[in-house]
Amino acid sequence: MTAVTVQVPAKVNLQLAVGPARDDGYHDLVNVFHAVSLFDEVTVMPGASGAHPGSATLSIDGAIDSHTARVPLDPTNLAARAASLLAREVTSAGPVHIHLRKAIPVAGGMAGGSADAAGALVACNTLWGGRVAPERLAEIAAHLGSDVPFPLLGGTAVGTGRGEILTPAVAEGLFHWVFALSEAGLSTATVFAEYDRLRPDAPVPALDTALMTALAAGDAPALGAALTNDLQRAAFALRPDLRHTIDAGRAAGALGAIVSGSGPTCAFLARSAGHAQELARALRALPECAGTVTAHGPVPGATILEATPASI
Ligand SMILES: C[C@@](CO)(OP(=O)(O)O)[C@H](O)COP(=O)(O)OP(=O)(O)OC[C@H]1O[C@@H](n2ccc(N)nc2=O)[C@H](O)[C@@H]1O
Ligand SMILES: Nc1ncnc2c1ncn2[C@@H]1O[C@H](COP(=O)(O)OP(=O)(O)O)[C@@H](O)[C@H]1O
Repeated sequence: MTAVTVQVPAKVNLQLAVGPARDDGYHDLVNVFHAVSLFDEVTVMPGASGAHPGSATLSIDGAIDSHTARVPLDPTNLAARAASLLAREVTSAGPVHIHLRKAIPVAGGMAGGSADAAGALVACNTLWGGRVAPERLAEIAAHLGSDVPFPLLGGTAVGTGRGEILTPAVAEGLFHWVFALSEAGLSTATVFAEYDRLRPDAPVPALDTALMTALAAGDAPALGAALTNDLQRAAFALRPDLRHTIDAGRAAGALGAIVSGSGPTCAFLARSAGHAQELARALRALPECAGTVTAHGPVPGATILEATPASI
């Protein structure tokens, strides 16, 4: 096998309930993840011979622009860290080259880096003989970041703990989304710190049963009404223009409007694929909107697209 390509989805958080800061600096969450049809592709292939097993060189698809310039092409890249962590458990591991094809906004609250890490775990495991079980891959994913286990699974799932303990959720049908993108990113740690400042008295997070009922029934208007994000106020405090984006999407007829995770991407639930296109047009006219993406969810998690044999 010379190259393995894995497709990995972005996420939006349908409910993000955030408890008080824990002693380890993280926050307990009730985090309803929903995978949407906006995908990065991660390709891994054997790297330079003689390099350390699990060490990675990186490249990124297309020209470097303001978006991709923020992706580190060095060992701090989450995909490279994933390869290195997995290699410790696989005797047949070697050095790799990782090529990223990014569609998920960088530092946008849609877990693109986490998706790439999940993709690299699946791709490297396949390249190295597929010996690590899915349960162990999920444990390694949780070491890499709170959001990394979810893109392995995909669909819709409830995350507890710091978001890494996943329980699949029942969701009927497809939901149609528009995402309004921002030129600048937001740091997840900064948004959580702002949340602590605004909510020193945060309650223990609890799952919203109305949201779960709407999901199970495929009821988009009820789901739209039930979307909540405890980090939204903190994101608004750091980026006041996002409040305008959310209000404009609601005024344009979105069933629900929410900052995605720690932001700054804003997510809007539409009635149909056609309605999503209409909403996207209205949002693109906003001065603070750097572009829109339409997508549907739920979609599957990390999926192998191609595994090329060594010689044909
Ligand atoms: C907020 C969420 C919602 O899904 O994602 P984004 O919107 O950023 O994509 C996640 O909780 C982000 O998960 P992830 O990006 O993997 O975060 P990690 O690497 O684990 O942690 C980065 C930093 O975020 C804060 N953090 C993260 C998760 C958590 N439960 N409590 C926290 O306080 C901590 O300050 C931590 O140092
Ligand atoms: N493969 C990757 N893709 C994107 N960003 C990455 C990656 N690896 C590391 N990073 C770093 O992680 C930060 C957060 O990235 P990302 O996962 O896109 O955002 P978010 O946590 O808001 O969902 C980026 O600013 C970047 O410096």
